[in-house]
Amino acid sequence: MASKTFEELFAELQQKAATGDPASSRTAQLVQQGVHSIGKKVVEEAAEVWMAAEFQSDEQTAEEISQLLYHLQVMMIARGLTLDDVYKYL
Ligand SMILES: N=c1c2ncn([C@@H]3O[C@H](COP(=O)(O)OP(=O)(O)OP(=O)(O)O)[C@@H](O)[C@H]3O)c2ncn1[C@@H]1O[C@H](COP(=O)(O)O)[C@@H](O)[C@H]1O
Repeated sequence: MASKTFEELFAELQQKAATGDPASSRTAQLVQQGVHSIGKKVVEEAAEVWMAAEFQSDEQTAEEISQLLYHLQVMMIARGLTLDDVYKYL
């Protein structure tokens, strides 16, 4: 069972980016660091998804995918993009 949906996570991260403390919020910290740092995490997590899918369990692959989705959402927020900005291309 999902603990939160993609949309719920995005709303939470928008709030964290706007008012969160970088000392306690990973999201606030990443947004403060900017798109260069976030971009490196996106690439790192994408590689981990690939490796997990080839060599690890379904559970580990799902976890890596969740971390990639998290960092993609952080990148969207750092660039001021909304979910609709992305959904219009789906
Ligand atoms: N879903 C996530 C999430 N997924 C991944 N991560 C971050 O991504 C990291 C995973 O990347 P790695 O395995 O590379 O871990 P790491 O090596 O320690 O990362 P680095 O410090 O090297 O960058 C985790 O340690 C978290 O810092 C997340 N951080 C936060 N969330 C959720 O985002 C919401 C807001 O979180 P905060 O902003 O921290 O309050 C909460 O609901 C959290 O559950």
